[in-house]
This record gives sequence, structure tokens and C-alpha cells, in this order.
Amino acid sequence: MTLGTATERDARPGFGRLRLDGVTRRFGKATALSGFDLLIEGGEFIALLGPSGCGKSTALNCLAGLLPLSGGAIWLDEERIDTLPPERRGFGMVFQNYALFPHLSVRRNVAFGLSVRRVGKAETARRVDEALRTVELTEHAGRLPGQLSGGQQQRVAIARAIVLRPRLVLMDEPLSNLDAKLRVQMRTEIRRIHQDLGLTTVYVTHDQEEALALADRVVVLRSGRIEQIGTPEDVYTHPAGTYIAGFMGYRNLLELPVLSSGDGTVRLGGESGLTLTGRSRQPIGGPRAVAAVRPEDFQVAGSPDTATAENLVRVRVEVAEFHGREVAAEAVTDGGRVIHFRTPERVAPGERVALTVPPERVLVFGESVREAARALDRPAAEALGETGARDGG
Ligand SMILES: Nc1ncnc2c1ncn2[C@@H]1O[C@H](COP(=O)(O)OP(=O)(O)OP(=O)(O)O)[C@@H](O)[C@H]1O
Repeated sequence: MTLGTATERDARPGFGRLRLDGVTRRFGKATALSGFDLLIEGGEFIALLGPSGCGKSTALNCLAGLLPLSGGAIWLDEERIDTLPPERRGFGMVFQNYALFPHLSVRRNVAFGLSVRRVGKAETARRVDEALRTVELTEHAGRLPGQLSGGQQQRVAIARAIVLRPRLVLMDEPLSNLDAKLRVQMRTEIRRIHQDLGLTTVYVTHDQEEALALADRVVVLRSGRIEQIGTPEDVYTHPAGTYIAGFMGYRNLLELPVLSSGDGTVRLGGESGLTLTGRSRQPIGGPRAVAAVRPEDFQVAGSPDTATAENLVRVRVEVAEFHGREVAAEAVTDGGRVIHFRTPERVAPGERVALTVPPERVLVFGESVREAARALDRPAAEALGETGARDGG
């Protein structure tokens, strides 16, 4: 990627801070976004993350000016901008369906916004060349969009946005039409373009891995409200509740009676032959709590008859999927709880194994898994379905 030329450096943030202040959007009686507060520093990469229908696109469209607010305000430094039409906000947008002009060459697609703004010929040529270099499409400048791959078309869409030197780039699931391999490649490119140009970016995705890989800060949304804001490290290591834990790969959400708790250490158990010690950041008040464990944090400790260790979980393997270095297994405890674990050991269906997990890798939340499952599309709902079905609730 050839970057850092003088003109592209000129594109660095045209503002210090962008502030969303209680932004609310209703559709009839339904509230799609409620009291959304967020402070974005110039140059930051923010990901809005959450399942379908949580309000991500609504937030982005409110920022872009495509949707009027039902309440709240948006400030760019000292200027209130939520009353401005989209074209006066100076933001660039990249959508999931690239929305390129099929009859115009790559070069003319990228130049289009500049011609609308009556930028001179020489200046247009220079900026288009630069933008095409940035997204590595110089060689394809003469082609039509239909002659490009999906990833290349998405790069044209990005070039078209950055050529206008926007103050902020808004991206709505830009990679979701690409196949898995291309998605990962484009993700790296988007991050690199962001780093090199220093463009402030707000990026909508339902893919937790994408959000963590790209963003400086992740905003997790749930039913139109912000559930957690933090660095990728923060939300990954310290999810604020089972909802986010489920999203962050804690596929095992085990609701159990509380045996004891104090000083951040909680012992759960007495059901389904499971006893687990874990850590909690909040005091646990209720009689039951949820232990959240990632599949990769379980280790195979040996045979169930001889193994001794803290947090020993005896299971029978039901399904083993080959994932190259690892096997991803679904197993069940004697009491019927489903446990997902990953291991480099070659375990096979029918085999009985003892698993163990260090207490610091067991996060305990004082809430019900049902509550988390209601708002979540897959992981918690799955866990609930499975424990519910086999455990009788
Ligand atoms: N034009 C509209 N009229 C009525 N309801 C709407 C409209 N647009 C969005 N909604 C509702 O607002 C809520 C939030 O929608 P939004 O599109 O922001 O969600 P999202 O998180 O972006 O979902 P997805 O990932 O599926 O695009 C949803 O319940 C949706 O049905």
C-alpha cells in the first residue's frame, strides 16, 4: 500500500471530537435507538457491534444524516450537525452493496463525487490516482465494475469514499458480501488504510471477530441501547455480562446454584455433577449465577477415573470436529449439561474425558442465562436450548 503522500496526509481528521448526545430514533411506537451517548476522538476507529435488529444501522444512518433524530443531538467539536443535510456533514459512506455505477470505469466511479463538487480536472486526476494507489487498483482503473472481483469492487467503493477526504468514514457491514478468505484480507486492508490515512471511522458489524480486529474501541449494542464500550481487549477479557460474553466466544454459559462467594471468587455447583470456581467483578447476590467459559480454555486433564484437579468436569464426547491443529468437541456431563471444548488432543465420539479450567478463566455473572439468551441470536440461545432441553431447565 503506497501511502503517506502530502495530499493524503491533508485528509487527517477535520475535527477534534464527535459527540453523540442522547441520540434517540423511534419508528412509530418502536424505539430503534435509545439515549445513545458516545464520544469519538478524531482519528479513532469505532466498531458498532451487535446482533441483527439491535440498532447499529440506525445509529450509523443518524450520524450520516440519512435518518432524522427523534431526540438528542450530534456535535462535531462546537458545531451541532444533526440538523445539517447529509452532504453538508462531509462524511464518506461505504455500504455492503458497493453501489458502484456499472457503466462507468473504476476511474470514473472514483472521480464521480469530485465532478459533482466541481473539482478541477488536474486536481481530480491527481486525487483519483492517489486513491487508486491507496487501494491498489491502479492497474484496473480502466475496467468496469462487472470485470472486478467482489473484493476489488469493495476497494473501489472505499476509494470513492476516501477520494473526497471525508472528515469521517461510515461503513455499514462493508465485507458481508465477500467470501470468508477475502473478508479477512479486506479487513486487514481497511485497518491499514485507516492507520495510514488517520481517517476517523465508524464501522457497523455483527461479526465480533471483525469488530475486535479492526477497532480501537468497540461499542456493543443491545435492543437499541449501549451495553458496553471498551477496547477490544476490554470487551474480550471483561465482558460486562452474559450477553456480551456470549458474543465474545464464551460459548459455555452454565447457570448453577451459588455455593459461596466473596472477594471476587465464586463457587458454583451442586447440580449436574458440576462444581466450578470462578471470578466475578460484581458482588453476586442471588441464589444462582452463570459461569461463562470459552471452549479453548478447557484442557483435557486425562481419564475421568484418575484425574484430579481444580474445576474438574467429567464429560462424554458426543461430536468431534477436526479443525486442523485442534478438535472442537461437543460433550455432555453425567448430569446432562452440554460442554463445548477445543483441544489439540485427538478425542473421539463416545470417549470419556476429564476437563479442567483455571478459575481465572471462569467468569461468573449474577444474572440468568435466560435473560441473556432472549436478546442474543446464537451462542447463549444455543446454550440455553441445550441445557434447557437436556437438564429439564
Ligand atoms: N424504516 C424503519 N421502519 C420501522 N422500523 C425500522 C426501520 N428501520 C429499522 N427499524 C427497526 O429498528 C430496529 C433497529 O434496526 P437496525 O436496522 O438499526 O438494526 P441493525 O442492528 O442494523 O440490524 P441488521 O444487522 O439486521 O441490519 C429493528 O427492530 C428494525 O426492525
